[in-house]
Amino acid sequence: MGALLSRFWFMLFPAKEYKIVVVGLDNAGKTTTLYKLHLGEVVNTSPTIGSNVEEVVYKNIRFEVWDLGGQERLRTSWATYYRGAHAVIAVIDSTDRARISIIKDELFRLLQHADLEHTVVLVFANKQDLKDAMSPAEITEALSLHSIKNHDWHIQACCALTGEGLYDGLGWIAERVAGKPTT
Ligand SMILES: Nc1nc2c(ncn2[C@@H]2O[C@H](COP(=O)(O)OP(=O)(O)OP(=O)(O)O)[C@@H](O)[C@H]2O)c(=O)[nH]1
Repeated sequence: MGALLSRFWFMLFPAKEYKIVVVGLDNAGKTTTLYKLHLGEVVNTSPTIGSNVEEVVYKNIRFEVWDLGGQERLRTSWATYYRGAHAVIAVIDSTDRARISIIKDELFRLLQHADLEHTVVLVFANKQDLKDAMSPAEITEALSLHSIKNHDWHIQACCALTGEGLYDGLGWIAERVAGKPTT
């Protein structure tokens, strides 16, 4: 399609995009997850300063996926990305038992944010390839997911390195946001 025609087409039929914000502690695997979904490849990552954003298309649905830096000093700025979000993905390093209570606190704090009132929440229990990984059931318990009252939530085991589980999780989101107004 020529550039002019393509611009005209998108003016007539703007692409629907659903916004996802990806949160989690540093080293959880957020950037690896984003690029595995976006490119189908594992990229060499370095700690995210600020954010990365990419488009992910799945089952004809376009997602604008924001990967937010997880270091402690960066978490205070997560809220600046929430507006217009349809879904939150919390990526958990399933081997990081020592810090599970920290991400639990962050998760419950963000669920109270007014901009996330109508979002669904997907928890990726990442790094399931590692033998000391907590199971999704253990993570559900450690994060008290059953006490989430006002958000539809789901936990999905995954391995961002191989991609296993990532599209199952995205499919869960797709089923819940499809048909909702985009921004
Ligand atoms: N074994 C294993 N390693 C993983 C997996 N996913 C990510 N990693 C590794 O975990 C490390 C951190 O991954 P990142 O994607 O950079 O983590 P992040 O959550 O974006 O970290 P910040 O940018 O600091 O917030 C990298 O060495 C990844 O290769 C996984 O499923 N299994």
